Amino acid sequence: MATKDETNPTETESDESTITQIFDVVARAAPEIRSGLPGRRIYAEEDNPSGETQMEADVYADDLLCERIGDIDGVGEYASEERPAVIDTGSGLSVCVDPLDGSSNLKPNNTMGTIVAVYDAPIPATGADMLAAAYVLYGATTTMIVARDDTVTEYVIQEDGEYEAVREDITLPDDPTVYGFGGRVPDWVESFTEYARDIESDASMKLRYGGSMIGDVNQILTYGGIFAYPTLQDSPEGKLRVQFEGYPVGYIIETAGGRSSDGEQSLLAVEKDELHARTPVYVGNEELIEKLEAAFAED
Ligand SMILES: O=P(O)(O)OC[C@H]1O[C@](O)(COP(=O)(O)O)[C@@H](O)[C@@H]1O
Ligand SMILES: [Mg+2]
Ligand SMILES: [Mg+2]
Repeated sequence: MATKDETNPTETESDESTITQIFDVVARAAPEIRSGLPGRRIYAEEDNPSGETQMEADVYADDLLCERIGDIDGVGEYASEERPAVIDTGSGLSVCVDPLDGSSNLKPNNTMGTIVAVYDAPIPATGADMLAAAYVLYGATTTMIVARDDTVTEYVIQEDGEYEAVREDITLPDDPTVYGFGGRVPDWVESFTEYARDIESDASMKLRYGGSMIGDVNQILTYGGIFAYPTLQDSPEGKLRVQFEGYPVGYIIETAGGRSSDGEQSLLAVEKDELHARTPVYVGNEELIEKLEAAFAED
């Protein structure tokens, strides 16, 4: 079972510099993305490649990030969940982006995020090719979580795009206290429903589900627990995309000492040929993921 530690490729000197530039560009773009949201809370004409309605804000964030990240010398490919195909931007590392995660939260002014995964292989890459991952959280403040060099760091991003590290070597708390499960309860498969009932009956656990994966995952990173967008009866692969959501979030939580799973294996071991392939996503404390995989193993 491949996890981050066993398969994480090492960065070269130039990769280090390119990765730093990528996350610098994303941090500095965050205030522009955030300030561009209010006027773009409307549906665009197109659906995204996953067949989901695009918001104007999705397109705006994607165009901005594609241009800025694509302009970085050491970046050779850019792909996003909003684009059908990979964009060739020269030679170097590959970058996959969910420009705006949680778009359905735009109208109710709930949290949203931007997810960035950096690979040293052509896209669609595999979890084993991942060099670093990050997410921006547009919450009460704008923060960025970066996982690279085996450590997780949190930055606060100011309105002018300046940013500073506020928490370093972040690890999931040993005693988990929150859970967030996506999808409609009647659509869950039986083994997940039983698992969920078990978690809900644990007096130390409380529900935290906001409908935006990055907002929900940041709760897990902060308080410990489990986030799931599970396999569903009619959509066994769930809703979230491997390249743009599963791999980066799996990498970040595993770098913070947690575990990730698709129900059977680390998310980083999932292998799909199709750029917009989906996967069930379970991330959180090791003992909660192990319990989940045991529940599915009984099927
Ligand atoms: O609306 P649902 O079914 O609860 O799905 C919520 C999930 O969908 C998402 O919004 C999908 O991400 P996008 O908004 O980037 O498409 C996740 O952020 C979130 O976890
Ligand atoms: Mg998303
Ligand atoms: Mg999105």
